[in-house]
Amino acid sequence: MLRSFSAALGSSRKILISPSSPPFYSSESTSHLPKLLVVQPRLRPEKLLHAKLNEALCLANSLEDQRDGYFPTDFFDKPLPPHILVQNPSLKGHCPRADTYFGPGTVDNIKCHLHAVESQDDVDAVFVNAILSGIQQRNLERILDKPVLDRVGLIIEIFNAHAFTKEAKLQAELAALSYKKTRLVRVRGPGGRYTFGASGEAEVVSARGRGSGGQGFISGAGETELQLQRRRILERRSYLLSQIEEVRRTRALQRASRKRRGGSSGQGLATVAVVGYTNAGKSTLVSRLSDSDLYSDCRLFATVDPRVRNAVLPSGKKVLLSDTVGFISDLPVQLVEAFHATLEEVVEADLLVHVVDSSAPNLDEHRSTVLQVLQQIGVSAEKIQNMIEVWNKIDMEEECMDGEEYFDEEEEEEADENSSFNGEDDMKSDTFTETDKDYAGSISGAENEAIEKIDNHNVCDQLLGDYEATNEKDDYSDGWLHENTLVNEDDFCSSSTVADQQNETFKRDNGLEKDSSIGPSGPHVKTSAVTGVGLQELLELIDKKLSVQDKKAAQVIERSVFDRKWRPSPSQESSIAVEQ
Ligand SMILES: Nc1nc2c(ncn2[C@@H]2O[C@H](COP(=O)(O)OP(=O)(O)OP(=O)(O)O)[C@@H](O)[C@H]2O)c(=O)[nH]1
Ligand SMILES: [Mg+2]
Repeated sequence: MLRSFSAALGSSRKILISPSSPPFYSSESTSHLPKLLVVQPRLRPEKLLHAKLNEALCLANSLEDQRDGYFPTDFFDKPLPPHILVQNPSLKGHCPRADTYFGPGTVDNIKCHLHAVESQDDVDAVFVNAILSGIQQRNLERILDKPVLDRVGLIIEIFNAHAFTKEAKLQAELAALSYKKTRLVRVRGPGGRYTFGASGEAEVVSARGRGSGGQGFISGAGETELQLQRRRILERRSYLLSQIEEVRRTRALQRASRKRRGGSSGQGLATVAVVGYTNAGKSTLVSRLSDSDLYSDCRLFATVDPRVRNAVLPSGKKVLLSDTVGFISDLPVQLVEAFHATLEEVVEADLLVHVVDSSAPNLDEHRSTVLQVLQQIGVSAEKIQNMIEVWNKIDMEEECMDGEEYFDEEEEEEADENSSFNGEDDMKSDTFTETDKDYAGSISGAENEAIEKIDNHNVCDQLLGDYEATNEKDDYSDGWLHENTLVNEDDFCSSSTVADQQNETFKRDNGLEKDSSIGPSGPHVKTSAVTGVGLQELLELIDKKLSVQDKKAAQVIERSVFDRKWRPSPSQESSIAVEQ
């Protein structure tokens, strides 16, 4: 069942977190696919903005429930989701507002755009392609009167929707739970009371007493709603963890048995894990190499349930190819932790093949994201060094290079200088910072201020016109937007995004700064999983790498036997000394 995040946990199947938040989409209750309004903060250069917007649109259209491991609709049949480019609040010297992330002017723009889009069709939720705090998300939900998903939330939702096996479902739910745990925020309700939920449901006190250690309500003052929700999350979490531990054990046994099940020479089967950014073509490549039929799709995170397939190398040696979940920039930490059991396949593999989509405009970012995640999950530097880098979709590369328009550096600098940011009203009112308890007050203040400031009808009419015009131009052709579909405004923003900053902070905190010495600098082989170009070359390379590894392993064993010098036992030693 596909469900909104708050709703996922609020449904009867799951623990109760926010009972008042209705699901914005549920395949059980409605036949229509979720419609999201995509809010993309501006980025520089334009090429990066273009790539990020494309990814955001693909993410929004990827949120669909699978049925028996397949998706009932064709990805390319889906209309382009409505979208709006907005000012990026993480300008140099500024930081996003603690209460609403965006300034009041931008929030109003989003609200008007939402109304304009809704005049044509219903919108189920707003997707902000940035990382929001719980308070920012909740406040935006209240202002926009719609569920709001941030990047992390949507990715976790997609994992939940696409999970098919019990293992993937457990892990996806655990990730959702960890994410939700950090979102349990209290906001001041209309009557000034601290409450939960978008609609400000009243705080309740459960019968379970705090002071009584869970013995009933005789001695305790009872549990606040926050404590109640936390307890429920923790209970469910420990259940999921115990189930996942079972999965890990089973996986470890399966791996061991695969290793034992030798080829004709009696050695175990080597495992080659195919890793890469989501949509790079991993499943298509594994299918072609193993002559099997794994599900592949333009939808992001089409593979959430890993699969292993047999392939025969040119030397006649059999190997196991492991198709895994794809990575993405700002991959939620919760997902990495929850999918530990699945990702262990990558850590334990004998060889890694890194598939890169050579047609992606931000290929370097994709590469470094994958390298970071590999380090994060504990793949050894030696294994990363030995990894084969495959540039896939080579058939599309030429096409992309023809249409590519590089942003002139001089032009870019000029734009930077001129980017004095036309949203001054935003920044003026952004100067105050507040503590959590004052957020609700600031929201209503900002709202009132905005209502006085702008004539909503005029802006809405204008936006409606813009939206219709933009929609006519939009075209999904090959999954990437055409350059001219971007709504061009003059207010260019800083090149550093919050996501980038958070990524940097995360890397710094976890000692994951990019190490240029790690990983190859270019492709080892270029392939097209669709036309079959380069596949034989790839198989030969895998063969060569594995046989070199085998030789090295044999040498290590030999040397360790040879190095084991004879030493006299203590009794012999003493007798030798006596003889001397
Ligand atoms: N033109 C072209 N398309 C390709 C190639 N390889 C894969 N594709 C297409 O790219 C899309 C994504 O392919 P997948 O194999 O599902 O990609 P993936 O890396 O497994 O994606 P996730 O499972 O979502 O991480 C599909 O529509 C494929 O048909 C290629 O070499 N050339
Ligand atoms: Mg796949």
